[in-house]
This record gives sequence, C-alpha cells and structure tokens, in this order.
Amino acid sequence: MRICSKRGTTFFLYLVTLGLYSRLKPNKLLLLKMTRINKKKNNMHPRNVLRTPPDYTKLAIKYKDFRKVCDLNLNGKVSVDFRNEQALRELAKMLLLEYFDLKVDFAPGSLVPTLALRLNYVLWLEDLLEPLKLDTVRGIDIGCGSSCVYSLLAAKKNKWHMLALESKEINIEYAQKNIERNELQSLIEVYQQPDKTTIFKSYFESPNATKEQFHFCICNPPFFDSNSPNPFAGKTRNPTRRPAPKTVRTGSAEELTCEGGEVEFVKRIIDESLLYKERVSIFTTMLGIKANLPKILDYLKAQNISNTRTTEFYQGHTNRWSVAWSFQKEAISDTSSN
Ligand SMILES: C[S@@+](CC[C@H](N)C(=O)[O-])C[C@H]1O[C@@H](n2cnc3c(N)ncnc32)[C@H](O)[C@@H]1O
Repeated sequence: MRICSKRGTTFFLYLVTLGLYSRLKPNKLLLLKMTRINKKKNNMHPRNVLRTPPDYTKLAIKYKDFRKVCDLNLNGKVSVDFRNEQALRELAKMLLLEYFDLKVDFAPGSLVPTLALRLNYVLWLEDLLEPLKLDTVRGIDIGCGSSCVYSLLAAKKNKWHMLALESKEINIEYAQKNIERNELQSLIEVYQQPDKTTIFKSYFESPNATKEQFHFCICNPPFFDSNSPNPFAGKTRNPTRRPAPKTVRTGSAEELTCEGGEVEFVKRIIDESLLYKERVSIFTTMLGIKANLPKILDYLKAQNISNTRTTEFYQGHTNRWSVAWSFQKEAISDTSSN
C-alpha cells in the first residue's frame, strides 16, 4: 500500500499504534498511563515538607556535624556531595532532626534512608487510611533496617503503633536504640525475624503476638538478586533514557539482596498475605524497579486478588513505585491527588 497524503500517513501510523497497543498486557498499559500522568505532575507528595528544597547553607550553620561534610562553593553557598557516603549519613540525620525532631543513628555500613522517599510512602499510607477514619492505627514495618525510619516517622508524626520486623542482628540493636533515643518505646516494638525466608509467619505464630488487627504493612524490600553472580551489577534503569544515579549506594549485601530480588520477596509477602488475610487490612510494598510493577500485578491477579492500588513516588532524581492490596470488601481508595 502506498501512502500519498500526510493525512493518510497519520492514519496509517494510528492503526499501527493501535495494533501495538492492543497487544500490550493491561498491566503494561497501566504503567504507560502512570508514566504519562507523572510526566505531567512530576511532583513529590503535596504534603511532603521536602517539596521546598532545604536551605543547606542555613542548615550547615545550625548543625555542626552536617557542616563538617558539606562543600562550600565560591558563591558562598553550601552544597552536598551525594556521592559521598559520610555526607549522605549526616544529611539524613540532620533532616530527620530538623523536620521531625528525630535523633537517629545508622549501623556502620548499613542503608542510609533518603527522607523524601520514606516520607512520600508514609504520606501515601496516610491517604489510604484516611477513608477508614481510625482512632488507633497499627502497622507492620517489614525489614525496618538499622534506622527503623518508617516506624519512627509513623510513630512520631502520626502516633501510629508499629511492629518493626528485622532479621539482621546489628540492625535490630540500632533500631532498638533509635526507638529509645526518641522515647517511642510505647509505640514501636521490634521483632527479631528468625527466618529470613518468611515475612509475617514467625510473628503471627508466636505466643506473644498481639491479637489486635493491623491496618497496614509497609516495606522497602531487598532490591537485588543474591543468586546473581554480581548482584549489584544489575541495572535498575535504562542508561540511554535515564542517566546513572547521582547518589552513592549505601547498605550491606545482606540488606540489599535476597534470593530472586525484590520480585521474589514481594511474592512471598503476597503468599503470606493469603494466609493472614484477616490480620492486616491493607498490604503494601515499595518496588525499586519500574518493570517489576506489572510482574507483581500479574502475580496478584493470578492469586485472584483484585482489590489493588498503585502509585509512583517522585523524589526529584529517583522514582519508586508502590502496590497496595486488600482482602477487605471495600475497595482501597486514597485521598491523595495522585
Ligand atoms: C532494603 S532494607 C530497608 C530498610 C529500611 N526499611 C529502609 O527503608 O531504609 C531491607 C531490610 O529488610 C531486612 N530483611 C530482609 N529479609 C527480611 C525478612 N524476611 N524479615 C524481616 N526483615 C528482613 C534486611 O536486613 C534489611 O534491613
């Protein structure tokens, strides 16, 4: 077929696009839609205090330890070298103190949390829980890390009761100290996960487990696949479309890897959610790799779990994705403008 006119070419391209489009799986289509929406919005959560970039010059004057790791530019302004691990540590400590009055320390070599992302996730949970109008909120933090950051933010900001699960010994010690330092023992309990291949099972089967209902779980799963010969070599982004990250990677192999990477970890959460349907109202997890979102949605569908919701967290240079699912009758809804 010869296409002569400009209109004809446009029509032909339209048909081709339709052909390709109709072959895409619904979950891939959702991903395309999310990308389009976020291209328009590209914003942090409306209530994220870090939407207004922090004034590092002012903060360096106020915080001595942060000042020590800052760079002073010729124009008199202070900047942070995001490729320097020590600078990231001091930055994270300083921001948690400045914005949430949280005094936090991290185990040597452990994951340093970026506040903008952790906050975007907690704010999304606030939006998911808002329609439930709960007086008391109980959540489970799967893999709290040495910072215990999600539980600390949830307890300090919202007075939520948190059960923090963690498998790594030194992380448990640091998490416990961080809770005590901030006098949040009445709101946060740390549970030592005896078996890394399980999620809720050990706790829910233990005689000391509370019989109370949990309203949500939150999780930043180990990202990389420990079965891979060089787990950290795996690219999480397409370098031709998105440049290399501007931030140094922090965290130990034990914290960042698991068998099968985040997809297998999240599948385990889904499998166990089927066993404890009634114990948690809304299950959620974060995903570090965009291409994993349709895989997880397909897995949920295969388990006949249809009450789901997704979102994207935008932090400036990095994006992350999150999935929520529930076995409750009411569809998961959120009050965010996402
Ligand atoms: C990627 S880190 C997230 C740490 C923290 N939540 C954050 O966002 O900064 C994952 C954490 O999960 C812990 N972990 C791995 N498998 C676990 C399991 N089955 N149960 C509980 N914690 C686990 C690791 O030791 C690690 O501290």
